[in-house]
Amino acid sequence: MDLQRLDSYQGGAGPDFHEHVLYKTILVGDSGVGKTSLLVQFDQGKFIPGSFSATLGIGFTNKVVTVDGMRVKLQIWDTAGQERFRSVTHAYYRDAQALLLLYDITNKSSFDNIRAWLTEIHEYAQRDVVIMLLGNKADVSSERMIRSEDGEMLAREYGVPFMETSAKTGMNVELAFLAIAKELKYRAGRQANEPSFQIRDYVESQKKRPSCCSFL
Ligand SMILES: Nc1nc2c(ncn2[C@@H]2O[C@H](COP(=O)(O)OP(=O)(O)OP(=O)(O)O)[C@@H](O)[C@H]2O)c(=O)[nH]1
Repeated sequence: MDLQRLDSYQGGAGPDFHEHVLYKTILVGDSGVGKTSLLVQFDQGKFIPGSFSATLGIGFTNKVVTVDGMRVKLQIWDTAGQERFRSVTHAYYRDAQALLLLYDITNKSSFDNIRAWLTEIHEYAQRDVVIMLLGNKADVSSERMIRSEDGEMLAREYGVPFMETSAKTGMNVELAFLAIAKELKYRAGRQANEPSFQIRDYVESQKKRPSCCSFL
């Protein structure tokens, strides 16, 4: 998706945009895994089917979410997955509080590349950035190449939360962003004697699992 189209779906900020804390989140992963589609589904509740048009560069959408009765603003940056834009997108990692790292469950190389993405993230992002691994396109069960368990295992190895999503059906899309917002809000407002929010436990208890995958 090009930046002009991206501009057209910026929204959700509202008139009191500056009154609340804003958290910067970045979507990363190989080209075609569904980053733009995930963001459009979260922002507008819709899926735009049809031919794939790669993101050129980077753009953002502001979205207000409610976490435990409090309004939190997420500034969500959608990056281009193509290699030629990598140096541009690296520059944005440093200011990010959260990163959603996507692969496509029907595309093995997008999963194999996750380790390289994590290496880049550790190189360019803040040390305490919140990372979540998402296996997208979970609706396409007939073309599945990556078992849900393999996503779980990789996420466990890196100590990050994991879920499968579908930008098409909306499965777990809102949860992914809400869990990030919840984690960031708790981190910012936590008192010393309060227990910390366990994002992995929260995601495990809330996420929907596709009914398709046990045969793999
Ligand atoms: N069935 C299905 N198709 C999806 C899903 N998410 C994205 N797609 C399709 O996959 C293609 C790529 O989606 P994009 O959202 O443009 O991918 P991207 O990761 O933003 O790609 P880049 O901009 O190149 O980095 C499009 O044809 C989408 O319609 C999904 O969850 N299910």
